[in-house]
Amino acid sequence: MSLLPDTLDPWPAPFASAPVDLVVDLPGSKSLTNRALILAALADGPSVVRKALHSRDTLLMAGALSSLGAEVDTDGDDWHVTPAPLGSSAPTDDRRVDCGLAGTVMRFVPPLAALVPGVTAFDGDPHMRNRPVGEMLAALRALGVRVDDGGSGGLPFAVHGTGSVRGGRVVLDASASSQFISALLLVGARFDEGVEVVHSGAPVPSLPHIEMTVQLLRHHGVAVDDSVPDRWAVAPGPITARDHLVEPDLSNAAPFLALAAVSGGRVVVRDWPRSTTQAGAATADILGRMGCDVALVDEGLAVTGPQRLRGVDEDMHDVGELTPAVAALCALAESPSRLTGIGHVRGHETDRLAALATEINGLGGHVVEHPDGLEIHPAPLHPGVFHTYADHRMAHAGVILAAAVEGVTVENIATTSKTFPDFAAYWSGLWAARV
Ligand SMILES: O=C(O)C1=C[C@@H](OP(=O)(O)O)[C@@H](O)[C@H](O)C1
Ligand SMILES: C=C(OP(=O)(O)O)C(=O)O
Repeated sequence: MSLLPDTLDPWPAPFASAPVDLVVDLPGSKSLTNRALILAALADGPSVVRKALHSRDTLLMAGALSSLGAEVDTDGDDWHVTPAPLGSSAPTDDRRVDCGLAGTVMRFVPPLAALVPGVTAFDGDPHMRNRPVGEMLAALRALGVRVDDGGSGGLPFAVHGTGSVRGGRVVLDASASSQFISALLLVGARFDEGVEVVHSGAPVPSLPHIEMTVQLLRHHGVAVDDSVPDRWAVAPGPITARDHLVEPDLSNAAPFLALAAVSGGRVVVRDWPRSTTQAGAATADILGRMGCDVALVDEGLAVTGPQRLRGVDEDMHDVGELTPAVAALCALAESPSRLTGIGHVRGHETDRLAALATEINGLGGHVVEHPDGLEIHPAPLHPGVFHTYADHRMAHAGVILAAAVEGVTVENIATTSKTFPDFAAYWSGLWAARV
């Protein structure tokens, strides 16, 4: 087995010929790091984001905030941030923000750019132009911000910052992404009237991520009223500078815990938080329902795989980002599964429902795609190439299948760098040599 990182494409991801027994340390959460950075850039003094995730999405966020005048020192694990000079800086019109494929950059940064005088142009990877943002741009306009998108409702667009934003009440449809709401809440305290965001439409996905936003705002002394469903109000005022200690990324824990599930082995993820707003925590419950033994132990979360995995019937609306890893596990289960409530993941890094159905079926699987989910039936899988569509979590699905089915290779494993530094080297170095 090659321990080469991602230099081979497709990558010969390791096959687990025997049960694994591992303890893993995982890098920090993307969602927590990027929220902490935004709040640090808006705060009333310098602060430190400890154990920050060092990955493409977080470096793009640091780059965006730097171009808006904040200072973000990304050397080492603890990132020191000096806030952006909101409202007071001399206008410049040549600022560019590269969103890459990071939803958090495309959605969280524009409201902040509105508070910095001058024009900020946003663009990203080719696929980023397909990801939804139009409702959020319309909401910004309703709050008093000028945004030019050439009528496209997406990237590329330009935000014309004047140094202040009126704010107030806005109604929007956030059924495509919870990030529309998080974006307005994260910055809303710095709007003249604060912000009151009302959702109107099909249910908002990924609610734990909005809870994460609210919790972090309160940590910074911001008053948030979330007492009424589908309505969030942020009072105007300062954002107090506070340091953060970033939790491990529990969504990125999914492939590691899945390794225990598919090999019948044991994996412990260190420093699993006892309480968290991360959606990835749900992996533990789902694995339990699939027949794994799951326990919080002194070191972290321990998962022991069963002889055979059971299929599950899961509403994944709150935890859509876990869909690829869970779908891969379902394709290896002995009974059928249904994953529902995830039409919105068609707007993620790729159309994840279409991509999963195509790739799992390409390996001999039996996946039926529905508008808002997947039906996955047991079927023997065979060797082949699993394509990732530049989606880090498709790569996670690929390595899970490769661990269970000898001869599966994963195309563009390097795409994992979106949220995990050197994933391939870590994944193979950790266990391939031992089984
Ligand atoms: O706010 C965040 O950090 C995220 C919110 C969710 O987005 P959607 O609501 O678009 O699913 C999630 O899937 C994404 O990985 C991260
Ligand atoms: C949907 C995801 O990312 P983003 O923050 O780019 O929306 C994800 O990481 O699964």
